[in-house]
Amino acid sequence: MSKLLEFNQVSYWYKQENKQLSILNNIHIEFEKGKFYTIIGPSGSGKTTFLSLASALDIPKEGEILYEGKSIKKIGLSKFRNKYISIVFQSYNLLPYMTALQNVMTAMEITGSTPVNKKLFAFEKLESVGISEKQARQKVLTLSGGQQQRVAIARALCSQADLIVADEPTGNLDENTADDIIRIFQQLAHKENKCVIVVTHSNKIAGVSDIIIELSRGGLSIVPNKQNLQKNLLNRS
Ligand SMILES: Nc1ncnc2c1ncn2[C@@H]1O[C@H](COP(=O)(O)OP(=O)(O)OP(=O)(O)O)[C@@H](O)[C@H]1O
Repeated sequence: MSKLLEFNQVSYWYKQENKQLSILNNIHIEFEKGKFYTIIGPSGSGKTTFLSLASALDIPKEGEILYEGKSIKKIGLSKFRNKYISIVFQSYNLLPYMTALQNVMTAMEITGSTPVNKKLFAFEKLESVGISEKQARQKVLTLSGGQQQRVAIARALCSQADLIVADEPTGNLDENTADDIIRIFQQLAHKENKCVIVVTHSNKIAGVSDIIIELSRGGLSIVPNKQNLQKNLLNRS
């Protein structure tokens, strides 16, 4: 399988007073389409920083990030954000006084998504994440947290980007709603061949992902996924 996104010998640090706080230390990792990745690690280990680099909200201090083999700096950071990546924030970042449908359609304008029937396309994306036509016509303000997160995912899907990143997308949700949201991410990877990268504190979410990446002390390691290991062993026997 070909790599979609690659961190090539990337280092990142923050300046705090006169000191340098090293967050990522010369890391290398590749992400492919069709896979669901989770990023785990203790608080302060750099998960959000990693995601801001992956989504071109910030740039590495050293090394480079490549998309389909091309430096995202060369692609252009804002072009990369608008066309090649969809970001789902924990805080949803929706426009509260607009309807769910208007939120999705506004994002389509911004990302230049041009299906023949924009409204129908937006309804389809909302329906695919479990938002009914009636809910789509409601102001976002009147929807529950779980419904708002679904709208945020639908909005991310309208750009048709292959790469979807999410920072703690289930942080504010109850367990059942969180399970639904995670199922949506799994389907996006496995049925729609997207590359999905999710930062999480939840072992449960990490347990259902294809690849778990742990950040710790500036380094990165792939954690063996016990559930997947068991699945593989069962398939072999
Ligand atoms: N703009 C900034 N300036 C200086 N230091 C920062 C800045 N942003 C983050 N940091 C520090 O960098 C470290 C990594 O932060 P980051 O938010 O990436 O960690 P995280 O793993 O996502 O944490 P959490 O799980 O608590 O959300 C932390 O020690 C944080 O205090």
